[in-house]
Amino acid sequence: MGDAVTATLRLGVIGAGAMGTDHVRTITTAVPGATVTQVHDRDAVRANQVAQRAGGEVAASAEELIGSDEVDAVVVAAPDATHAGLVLACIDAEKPVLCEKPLAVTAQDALRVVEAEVAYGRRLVQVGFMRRYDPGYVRLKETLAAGDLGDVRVVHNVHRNASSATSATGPGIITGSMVHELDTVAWLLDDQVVGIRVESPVKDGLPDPQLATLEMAGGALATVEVFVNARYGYDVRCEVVGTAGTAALARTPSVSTRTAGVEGVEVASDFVIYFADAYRHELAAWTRAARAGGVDGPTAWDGYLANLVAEAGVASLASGTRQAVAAAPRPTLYDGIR
Ligand SMILES: NC(=O)C1=CN([C@@H]2O[C@H](COP(=O)(O)OP(=O)(O)OC[C@H]3O[C@@H](n4cnc5c(N)ncnc54)[C@H](O)[C@@H]3O)[C@@H](O)[C@H]2O)C=CC1
Ligand SMILES: O=C1[C@@H](O)[C@H](O)[C@@H](O)[C@H](O)[C@H]1O
Repeated sequence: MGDAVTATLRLGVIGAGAMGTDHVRTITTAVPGATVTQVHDRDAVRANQVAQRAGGEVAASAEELIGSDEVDAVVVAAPDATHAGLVLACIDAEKPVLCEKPLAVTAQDALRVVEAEVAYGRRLVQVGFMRRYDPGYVRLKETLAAGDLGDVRVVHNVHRNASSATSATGPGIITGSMVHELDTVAWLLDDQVVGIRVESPVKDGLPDPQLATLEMAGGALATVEVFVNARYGYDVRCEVVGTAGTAALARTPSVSTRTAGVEGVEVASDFVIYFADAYRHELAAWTRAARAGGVDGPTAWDGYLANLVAEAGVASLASGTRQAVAAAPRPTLYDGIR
């Protein structure tokens, strides 16, 4: 694709489950300059439903979709284990790709993506760390950048889901859920995780909730509680503690009810509702950049770093010990991007 802004970006979407369906809905209803031309899912019925709703066609395979002349750029929303391979295929086809988090399941696979992009010589990959587009997190980062909190010492994070799939695993909670905070804390503080410890009070069965302590290169500490079967709803919190004050995400706008002698505020049921604005801003920014021939937002390098910390977290959960995190040298392709 050249530097000129293309009329309409023709998108191929791989994976038509919860996230793929929601992304297609967002693209077709709220993202200017993009249209979904092809959908692929291993489940042809789902692919067909989503393609029909978007006015696009079903692609028989991911390879066919990525190579199609009808597709300028690709959204990957298939399961985690497919991500690295699909992103490598997009780089091979020289097409921009927005890949849902995590970039890969292992740091080694994420590094393969980084190496392929570096060999190509230009960014094509954006990782779906959509919290960087959430108005609350953006405001929090602006508050830190303004310096009003003094030196940041601690970041507290809470990440709760109402329920997880029955197939959820201890490592999967780190690689699939905690990975958001592993990226967010590094992005907020413009710093890197150098050590991690993950524990769970549940020793028999699914280790849920989990509590992580992150050590940042700059000396700050972060806590992350992830609880994927918290039952009561979807809840994400973040408070930054500095030497001159604190700043925290405020509750999303809601309604407070008073009935039968009880005052209550509703809690979102899931991420699709809680982060709707973040997904919309993410898709819009990615589309804008791709139409202009570029890529914006979280890089493959960010994806690799998050995978690396997650991998150390998985080792910590298994061993009960603190794990050091040592990244490969950062390629110059990613210099100056935050
Ligand atoms: N950024 C965020 O907040 C969120 C990100 N995600 C990520 O999005 C991805 C999808 O998650 P969900 O939609 O929740 O899962 P899901 O299970 O609802 O949907 C996955 C879809 O992929 C299809 N699929 C499975 N293997 C495939 C293959 N080899 N090729 C093509 N399609 C295949 C399945 O048939 C299913 O329709 C995951 O990587 C997940 O980590 C999920 C939820 C929120
Ligand atoms: O990425 C997501 C899911 O894959 C994950 O399973 C959830 O725990 C997160 O809250 C959600 O944002």
